[in-house]
Amino acid sequence: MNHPTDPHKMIQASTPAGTNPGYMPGFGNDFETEALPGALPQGMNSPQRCNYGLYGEQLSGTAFTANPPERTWCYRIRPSVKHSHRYDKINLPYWKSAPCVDPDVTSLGQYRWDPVAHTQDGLTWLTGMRTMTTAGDVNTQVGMASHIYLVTESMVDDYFFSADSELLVVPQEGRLRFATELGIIDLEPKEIAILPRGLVYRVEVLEGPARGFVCENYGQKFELPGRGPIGANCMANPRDFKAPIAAYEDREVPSTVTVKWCGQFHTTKIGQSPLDVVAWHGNYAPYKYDLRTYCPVGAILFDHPDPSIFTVLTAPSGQPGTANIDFVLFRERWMVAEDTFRPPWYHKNIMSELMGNIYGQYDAKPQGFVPGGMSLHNMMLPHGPDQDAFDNASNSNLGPDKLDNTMSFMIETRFPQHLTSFAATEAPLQDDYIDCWTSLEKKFDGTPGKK
Ligand SMILES: O=C(O)Cc1cc(O)ccc1O
Ligand SMILES: [Fe+2]
Repeated sequence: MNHPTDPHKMIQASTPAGTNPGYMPGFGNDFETEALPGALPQGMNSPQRCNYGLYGEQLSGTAFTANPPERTWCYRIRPSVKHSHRYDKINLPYWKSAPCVDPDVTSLGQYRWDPVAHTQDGLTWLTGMRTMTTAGDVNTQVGMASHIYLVTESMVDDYFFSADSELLVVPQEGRLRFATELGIIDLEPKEIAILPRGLVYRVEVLEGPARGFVCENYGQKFELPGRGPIGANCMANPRDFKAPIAAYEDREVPSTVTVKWCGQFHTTKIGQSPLDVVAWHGNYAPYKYDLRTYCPVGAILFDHPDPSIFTVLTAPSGQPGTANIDFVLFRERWMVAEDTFRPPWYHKNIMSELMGNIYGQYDAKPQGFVPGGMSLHNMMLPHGPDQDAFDNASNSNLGPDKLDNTMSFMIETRFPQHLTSFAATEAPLQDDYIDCWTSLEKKFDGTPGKK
């Protein structure tokens, strides 16, 4: 069990200027944390009357009988059910959910985008979400969506939760604060955060403008990949995942809660901040992870392994080894393989591959795939190094070589991904992307020998 460093510190969170009480280490631990001394019942979950007059409330992130079950007990100033009970449908036209197949949009192809530019409009976490691709079906809880967020304005007395999905957030620019029911997560580039399904939060801009990527997972939660023969260490280590220490606010001001539910958005009014959880315990919580702590394992003699060795988190689909989503990290590392074509090989993959560049240069695409940019190599569609990368990798002297200043990621899903009309027509799609392979020439001339 994990304890905060100072479990009895009183915390009134959170204002943009407020302090973040910090984090507890561990992946999927059974955490316990309280912002007021004695707020957490000991030895039981449902005392007849809770300390401080708090209400006990359970947030279940898996079915009750799942093995292992994931749930968190919250001790809060008011139960969540105390809201106006009237939900009004609202329109967030750029946030799409699967199935979203536009007959006028083609998704069969190799696509690449420049960074989506910020606009003059003030955009929040909700109005600034731009869906690029969708896969599967939100109603049957399979598949995912990918988004770019462009955020310039904090949510003020406005809160959000997604009943549809957990959100994996990958910042590329700016700093955000996720003030959640279970505590505060501050996030900047080179870090990622996971916001579980059902968790209420508000997103504040600590440093703007903020841009980044979101993978919305409709299916089973992200978990650490099986390490197999790699053993107990390296890749993403459990202690580097951080869950927030309890933080609450007792603020009676007219507020709104927006809910994403089966692909639609609804808003309800409440008279107070819903971030009123004074203490909690359990294993269903948001967390962050510093990508710089990812310890890559790779080829140390020859050949190029499958990119699955770089999996940070995987969301199972129910079919073993075939993920609903794999989150894969290509970061700084040494390349040492002898007599080897070192960049990714040319290939076709049943899984569809969406990539984002956080910073630097990606080895298979030295030009054109820029920080903030994205690419999609859809199900079974061939791709691989561009002409420059091929030439360099085939002719360079193969000493130890550090791939430095580079961080890109891949969202790989077993489902084909469909472009939204925003991705196809409004976002800066590079029309000439496929030309990066046009000049690859025939080298075969029937005579043996390496060419
Ligand atoms: O296509 C890509 O660039 C991603 C990728 C990287 C790699 O090292 C091996 C396979 C693969 O799909
Ligand atoms: Fe690939």
